[in-house]
Amino acid sequence: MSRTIIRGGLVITATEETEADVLIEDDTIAAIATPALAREWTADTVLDATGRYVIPGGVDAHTHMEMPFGGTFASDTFETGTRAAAWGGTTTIIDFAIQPVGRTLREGVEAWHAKADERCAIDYGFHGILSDVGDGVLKEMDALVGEGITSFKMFMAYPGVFYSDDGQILRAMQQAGDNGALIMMHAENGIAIDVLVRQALDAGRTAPKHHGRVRHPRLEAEATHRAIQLAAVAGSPLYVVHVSATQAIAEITRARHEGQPVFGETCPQYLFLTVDELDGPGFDGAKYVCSTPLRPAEHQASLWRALRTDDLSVVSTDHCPFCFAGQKELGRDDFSKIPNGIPGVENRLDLLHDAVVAGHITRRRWVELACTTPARMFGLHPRKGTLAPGSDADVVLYDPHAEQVLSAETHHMNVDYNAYEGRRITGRARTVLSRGEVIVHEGEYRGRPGRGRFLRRDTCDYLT
Ligand SMILES: NC(=O)NCCC(=O)O
Ligand SMILES: [Zn+2]
Ligand SMILES: [Zn+2]
Repeated sequence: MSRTIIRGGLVITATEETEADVLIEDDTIAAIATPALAREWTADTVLDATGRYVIPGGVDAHTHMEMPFGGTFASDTFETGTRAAAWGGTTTIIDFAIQPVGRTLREGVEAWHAKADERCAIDYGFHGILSDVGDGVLKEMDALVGEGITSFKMFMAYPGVFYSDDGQILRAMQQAGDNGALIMMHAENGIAIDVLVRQALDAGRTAPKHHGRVRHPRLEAEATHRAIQLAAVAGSPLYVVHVSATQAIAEITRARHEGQPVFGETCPQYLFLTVDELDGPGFDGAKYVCSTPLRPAEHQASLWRALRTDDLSVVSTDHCPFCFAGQKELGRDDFSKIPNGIPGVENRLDLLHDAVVAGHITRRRWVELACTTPARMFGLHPRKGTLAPGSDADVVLYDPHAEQVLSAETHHMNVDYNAYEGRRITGRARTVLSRGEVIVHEGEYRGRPGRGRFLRRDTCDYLT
C-alpha cells in the first residue's frame, strides 16, 4: 500500500476550514487530523502544503470535448481537454454524449466511450443529450440510468439540430420523474431566435455582435419559465444550464421559493465577460460567440447574488473550444454560422478564486460551487467533490497568493485563443492529485492519457 501525507495546509471544504493534515492510502483519503494528532503518521511521500489551501479536486459538470457543431468539432480531444483540466485543478469532468438525430441514444453513448476511453487524464462521466425523443429513447433512458448515466440534456434552442419541442420535453421529463434522472435544459426560445436571426441576416447584419442582440434575455427567461412549468406538470426535477440573464434567474428563484426542485448553473464567461466582447475589433467578437450569449454587465451582479443565495448552485465551464483560425472563421460572413462555444476548463477554479479575493464569494462557497455541489447534483458525492475519509483522493494544493496572467501562450487547452487573454488573477493550483496520484506538481505535468476512469454515477443527491 502506498501512503501520502499532505502536511501543513488549510483544509477547505464546503462546510469547514481547518488547519489539518491529510493521509492518503493508495487512491483514497484515509484520515484528516490536526497536525498534533497526525504527527505519528508515516508515509512514502510527504507533500508540504504550508501556505496553501488543500481543497477537493474540481468537478466540471459541463464540458464538450470533440463536440460536433456547425460542421466542425470542438478542438479539445478528451486527451488534451482533460490534461488542461488537470493543470487547472479539475479532476473530474462530465461530458455530453449526443444522440445522433434518427439514431439511438445508445449509439451516442458508445461513440462517446470510443472518444474518451483510454484517453482521459482524469475521471470522467457522461450526461446524455436527447436530440430525437421517441418511445425508444425514453426506454433507453431507463437503462442508462441503471448504467450510471443519470442526467440528460435537452435543447429548447437550435431548431433542426438538437432542438426538442414541448411535447418531447414533457415526455422526457415524465420519464425522468419515474426513473430518477435529472433533466438539464438549454433554455432559450430557439424558434423565436431563428426568426430574429433570419431578419438580421436579411438586413445585412452579419457581424458577431448580432449574435448577442438576437438572443434576447427575455427569450432565455421565457424558455426558463416554460421549462419550469413543464417540469412541474411532469413531476420531475430540472437543472437549467448556463444561466446568463437576470430575468431567467428570477424564474428559477420563484420556482425554488415555491418549493419546486429546480436548480441553476452559470459559467465563468457570464461572470467575467460581457456582450461588449462580441463587438471587438475585426472579427474578434467571434471568439465570444456562445449560447446563451454574453450579456450586458448589469447581469453580472444578479449572477453573483444568485450564487451567494444558492438560487444558482453550480459553476461549470460549458467548455466548448473552437479555434479562431479555421473554425470561428466559418461564420465570417454570417454570425449564425460561427460555432458556438467558449474555452475555459483550465481556468474555472482560478477565476472563481479571484472572485473570492474580490469578495464576491467566500472560500467555502468557492469549493461548494466548483466541487461539492456539482458532485452532489450528479451523483458523485461523497466519492468526489469533498475531502473526507473514504473519498477518492482527488486533492488540490492551491496557492492563494500566486499571481498569473491568463493567456493562450501559456494555457494547455487545444485552442488558439484564451477568452480571458491578459487577465491578471490571484491563485493557482500547484499540486493536483487524482485518486492519490500526483498528476501536476509545481509546473510539471505527471499525468498520462488513459489513467482516468469512467464514472458510473448515482442519481441526484438533492432529491433522495
Ligand atoms: N454553449 C455553447 O455555446 N456551446 C456548447 C453547446 C451548448 O451547451 O449549448
Ligand atoms: Zn447549451
Ligand atoms: Zn454546453
